[in-house]
Amino acid sequence: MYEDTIAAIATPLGEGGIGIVRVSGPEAVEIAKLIFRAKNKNWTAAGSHHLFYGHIVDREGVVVDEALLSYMQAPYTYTREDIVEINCHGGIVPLRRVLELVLGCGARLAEPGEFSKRAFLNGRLDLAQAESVIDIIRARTDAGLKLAVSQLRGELSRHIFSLQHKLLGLLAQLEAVVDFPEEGLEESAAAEIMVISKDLLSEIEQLIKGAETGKIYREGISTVIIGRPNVGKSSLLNAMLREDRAIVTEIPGTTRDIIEEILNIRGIPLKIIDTAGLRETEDEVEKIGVARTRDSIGRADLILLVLDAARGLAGGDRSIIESIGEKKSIILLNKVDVAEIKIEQGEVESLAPGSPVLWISAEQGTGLSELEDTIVDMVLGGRAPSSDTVLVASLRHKQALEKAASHLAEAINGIHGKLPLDMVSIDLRSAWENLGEITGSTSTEDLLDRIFADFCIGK
Ligand SMILES: Nc1nc2c(c(=O)[nH]1)N(C=O)[C@@H](CNc1ccc(C(=O)N[C@@H](CCC(=O)O)C(=O)O)cc1)CN2
Ligand SMILES: Nc1nc2c(ncn2[C@@H]2O[C@H](COP(=O)(O)OP(=O)(O)OP(=O)(O)O)[C@@H](O)[C@H]2O)c(=O)[nH]1
Ligand SMILES: [Mg+2]
Repeated sequence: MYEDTIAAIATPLGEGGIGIVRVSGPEAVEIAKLIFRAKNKNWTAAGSHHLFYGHIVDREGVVVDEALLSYMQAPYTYTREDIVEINCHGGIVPLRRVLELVLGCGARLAEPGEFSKRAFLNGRLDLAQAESVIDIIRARTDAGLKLAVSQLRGELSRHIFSLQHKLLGLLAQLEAVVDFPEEGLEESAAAEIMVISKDLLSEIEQLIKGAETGKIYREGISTVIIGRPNVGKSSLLNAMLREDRAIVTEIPGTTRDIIEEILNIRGIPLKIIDTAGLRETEDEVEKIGVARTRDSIGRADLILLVLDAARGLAGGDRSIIESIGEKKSIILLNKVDVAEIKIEQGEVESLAPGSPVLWISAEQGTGLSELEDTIVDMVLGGRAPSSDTVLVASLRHKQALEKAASHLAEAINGIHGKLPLDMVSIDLRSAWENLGEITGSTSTEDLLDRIFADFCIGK
């Protein structure tokens, strides 16, 4: 347990109905007694997890705000320490005043993520669970939220613990063989260890494979709409958003700067960017816009390349098609509603082999649902996760799994090459440690600092 008591405003700074100042540590109750005047003077006697009405007062006894105070007694709290939460009115001034009073009574301002860090260090959450808290806060779709909540509830951790448990079993088996070397035993033990190691490796590889999908639900995918001026890029953005976000006119060069929005496509957060039409231009402003378009193409996970079916393929279109290179892209033949179609699907397909080509009308909304299907197919590769698979969503977890997989592969090679079994066990032990980095059973202080520093204040 820690000596010091930490405090922070746990709600966003702005105008809100209620705002919360959170206090955790051995002095939390003493501090609250100094600044909270309750009707029931003996409020701590009511016991843990109760809510009290009263006023926050300053040193002179002047009322600062009317408040509700929740009292949660260690060890059955979020941090496993005494916690007091002051629910005052949700404005910047009352919240800051209350926080100042709390700090004036001896609490220290909490660092970002410090409440959750204490929850981890005091053993209420493992590291993967603690990390999921920030993913819950930052979730952009229901599917992303569901994934993070399942991680908070220990779904991933249980899977990792079971892998670690199996590894420990292997290590024990190896040790027995090394300690009591009898004729023939080594051979049969090696064969058995081989089988189990291969199983474990394939389980870990399964998790690594799923990490692609997990990342998509957690972070979303970055999509950029490109094409020549006037082909209907901004119209497409508006149609996908179902709102008039970007300016649409018949004048080529309408969009000058990039416009960014977030869209929810079947649970996948799609960060979508409308860009300035690509063309050679002397206009200084437009030139910068075109440069920004090229920049965002470089950063995109997926490209929606729009062509104007009413005008037919131009030289400009061909060079844009060339410029997408190996990037995942979908080609959209827009304005399918016009009387005379001047574009040929076959020709486009031969210019961009491998990219799906779809007919749409951004103006009338035709083909949009097919477009959404195609996007989901392309990013998930047809592997939409079933609800009971454990998904790894963070890069840190994926990297730890990759390290574990490579040590396990080393161990398997070692057995194959008839290396001494105590050498093999070194690799197995490393794999066990790598897995432990995920749940935090084998993590370093430095790693913890990095993880929690990324959290918000008050969490
Ligand atoms: N006001 C408020 N709302 C909040 C939180 C909070 O800390 N304060 N949370 C926090 O981020 C989340 C809820 N998570 C919580 C997790 C554990 C405990 C807790 O007191 N756990 C005890 C006892 C539970 C029980 O009564 O069984 C424990 O685990 O021992 C409270 C909140 C979201 N909403
Ligand atoms: N008939 C028809 N017209 C469309 C369609 N989509 C867009 N347009 C028209 O095409 C013109 C250009 O549309 P925008 O969405 O501004 O095109 P843009 O590609 O964003 O153009 P820039 O921003 O200049 O690069 C407008 O007059 C739109 O009304 C469509 O599906 N059918
Ligand atoms: Mg535009």
